Amino acid sequence: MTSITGTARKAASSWGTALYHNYIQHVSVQLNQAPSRGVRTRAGFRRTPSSQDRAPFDRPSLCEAFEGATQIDKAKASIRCTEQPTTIPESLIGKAPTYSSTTAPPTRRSTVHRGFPTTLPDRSDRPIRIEGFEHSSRKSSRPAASKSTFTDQPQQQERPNVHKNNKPSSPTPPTSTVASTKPAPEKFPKKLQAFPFVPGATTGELTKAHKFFFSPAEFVKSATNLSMIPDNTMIPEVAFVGRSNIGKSSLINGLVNRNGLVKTSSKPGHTRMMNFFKLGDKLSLVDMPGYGWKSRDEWGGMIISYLQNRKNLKRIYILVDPSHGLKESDTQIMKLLDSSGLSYQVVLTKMDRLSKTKYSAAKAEIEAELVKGAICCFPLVLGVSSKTKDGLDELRAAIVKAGQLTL
Ligand SMILES: Nc1nc2c(ncn2[C@@H]2O[C@H](COP(=O)(O)OP(=O)(O)OP(=O)(O)O)[C@@H](O)[C@H]2O)c(=O)[nH]1
Ligand SMILES: [Mg+2]
Repeated sequence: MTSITGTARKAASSWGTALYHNYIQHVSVQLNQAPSRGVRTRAGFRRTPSSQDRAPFDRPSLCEAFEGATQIDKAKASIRCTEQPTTIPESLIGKAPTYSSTTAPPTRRSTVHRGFPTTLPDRSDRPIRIEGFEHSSRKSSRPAASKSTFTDQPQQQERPNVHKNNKPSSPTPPTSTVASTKPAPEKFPKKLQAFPFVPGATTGELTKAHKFFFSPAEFVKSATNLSMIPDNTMIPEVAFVGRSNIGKSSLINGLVNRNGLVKTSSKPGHTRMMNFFKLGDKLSLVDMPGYGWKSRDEWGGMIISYLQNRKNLKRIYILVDPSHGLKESDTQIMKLLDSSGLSYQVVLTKMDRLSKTKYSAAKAEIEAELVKGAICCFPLVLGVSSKTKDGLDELRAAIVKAGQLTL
């Protein structure tokens, strides 16, 4: 059902291994619809197995994942992750591609398109809707091979939600469940060319967020395994992930204006535990060990489990160095978050190291990469410098919105 390719094996030098295996497990769970038996009992995880405990993916989610999603679905999904009602501007959507007999259009599925909420959903009571998981009748219509590889193919083909049968499928819908909703070929699918425009924070929001982040910040706990994760699920939480040495710990220090709160180092792999911090009893911030160089496999399993199960996790910030661009480990975690229906936002760190022109070019390149495949990516890439404090207020305001904090 699944196959490991060279690139995925190469990524096995870090906690990327765990990312990869988790991805495979995810695909297997979806295909088999197998219920998971063990349920974590602490740190906000459910205590007793129930119908909601079938898999990490069958749980409340910020961003619904789409099996067989098309570019237009991705546009809608991105919009769903915004806090404000938004429509897709026509300018973002290109003309419908023409299909030859060997490149059939992706199949559109019947139920996933209905009722896109345009405000951030409350993940406390809404089950994730992964098509084929909740409705066993659709399982048979999804070919297993279409989602089973995790390779170094072009990014769009790697995505678990993208149609990638080896054999071209028929342009006509394969099952009766989709027949009634199949759009006219000349109108659909359209190509998403850019993220939908999301307005940045207003001056008032920036000021409020700035003040809020001057609230007393304190270290709560370090966790080396899931049972040690603090049980403070009543307050919203945001987590910072990224490659080692990308600036995660420095960013938390910068955000809360406390230079020594989190230990930083110029040596990669410095943070070795999940560190939880609290800001004014209203927000929880989590600093993660980095992935990539000098990281360890065992961290990955714990972190992925945490990301997929933490109830109060409102958004994951993926830190990327603009001078290096998106690395394979970054796209791996994005795939995992996409397939788990978790909302994330990309933050470019160490802006001060690039000239404005180079930074803009690097940002545009990263945005273009994200447009190709991201589903649950909040459509606003932010840039920060913990050194010069540039961009910190924008990120603070984004966190306030993501956490739905009332200030
Ligand atoms: N110039 C510049 N350097 C930065 C910035 N942010 C972090 N650094 C430096 O980058 C190095 C790594 O920073 P950390 O915050 O420890 O990085 P990390 O992502 O937590 O690293 P790990 O814990 O190893 O995963 C340190 O030497 C920081 O001083 C920034 O905005 N600008
Ligand atoms: Mg660190």
